[in-house]
Amino acid sequence: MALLAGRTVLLRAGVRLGAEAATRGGNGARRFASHRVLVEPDAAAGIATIKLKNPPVNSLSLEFLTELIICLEKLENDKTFRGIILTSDCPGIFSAGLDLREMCGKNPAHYAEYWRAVQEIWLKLYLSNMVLVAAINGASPAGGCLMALTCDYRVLADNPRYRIGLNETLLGIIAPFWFKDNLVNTIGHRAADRALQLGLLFPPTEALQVGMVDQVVPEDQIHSTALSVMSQWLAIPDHARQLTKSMMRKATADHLIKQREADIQNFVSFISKDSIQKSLQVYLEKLKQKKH
Ligand SMILES: CCCCC/C=C\C/C=C\CC/C=C/CC(=O)SCCNC(=O)CCNC(=O)[C@H](O)C(C)(C)COP(=O)(O)OP(=O)(O)OC[C@H]1O[C@@H](n2cnc3c(N)ncnc32)[C@H](O)[C@@H]1OP(=O)(O)O
Repeated sequence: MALLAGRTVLLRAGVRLGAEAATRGGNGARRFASHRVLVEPDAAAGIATIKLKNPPVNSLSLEFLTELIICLEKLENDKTFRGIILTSDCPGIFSAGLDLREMCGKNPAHYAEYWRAVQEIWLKLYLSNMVLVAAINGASPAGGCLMALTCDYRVLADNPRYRIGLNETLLGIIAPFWFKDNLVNTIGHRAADRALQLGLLFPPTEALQVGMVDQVVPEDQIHSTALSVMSQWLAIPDHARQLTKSMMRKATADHLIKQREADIQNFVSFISKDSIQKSLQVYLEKLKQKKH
């Protein structure tokens, strides 16, 4: 049943997809992978595990986002799958969030195209008919946290280095209203107000306390826990769960859908400001110098 999905990918035609391959897995399910998005299907269970593989830090570049969007569309349209486990193939990092290089030193047309892709991945994940479980096996700042927040359930590996949160203000930028809406829906208004203003990145114990994640488990149990959570969610009849999900999420998604173009224009004019470009460059430079 396609209650929420079936949306169109509004991206530049001709964005190159890296060497996509489709083969049959041992259980007969189609296994497809692109350069950066690995899909491990378990057709018998109706579950696909998506592993993000854009080293070193799974930053969400335009190409990576495009591959992910296409992958999600394929899974959404394939009746074999009722659930997705979203995790990372990069050790210690779930995702470093949006790729800062896509937001620095480019032209307005590029910023607009990039932002449309960011909106699209959020809508695809947030409105998916499938059960989405995030198996967060690494650090998860900003856009990485947002991806996890779109999921129905979040399991975080217990490692103090794996901090999660919307830290945009630390970069001198602002989380857009739909990031904020998603966070408020997850942890409530007061906690979100504080977390957003301070750009808080929560270590596992605090993330659990504030409700940013649903469970914290030892790192070696993250996949088995995600599978067991998934089977619990898949025990619910699809139509009932999907209609309920739609009821809970539609207003938040519509908030963005209704003003998508204006949101792109806001982003382009904000990110193009000299002062913002300067802040992002300084932040990127600090990241690079951290090692030396
Ligand atoms: C009123 C009007 C309002 C209008 C508002 C409209 C719109 C809103 C405007 C803007 C909103 C934009 C939203 C942005 C959300 C985001 O996601 S921004 C990205 C935030 N991400 C981060 O802050 C994470 C930064 N990275 C880290 O903290 C660490 O890298 C890490 C993830 C914890 C990993 O640490 P580790 O030590 O393992 O690795 P390194 O730090 O050495 O990094 C390796 C390598 O990767 C590069 N890198 C890291 N993160 C990013 C990134 N996000 N983008 C691009 N590149 C990244 C890093 O520079 C290193 O590179 P190298 O030195 O060349 O190897």
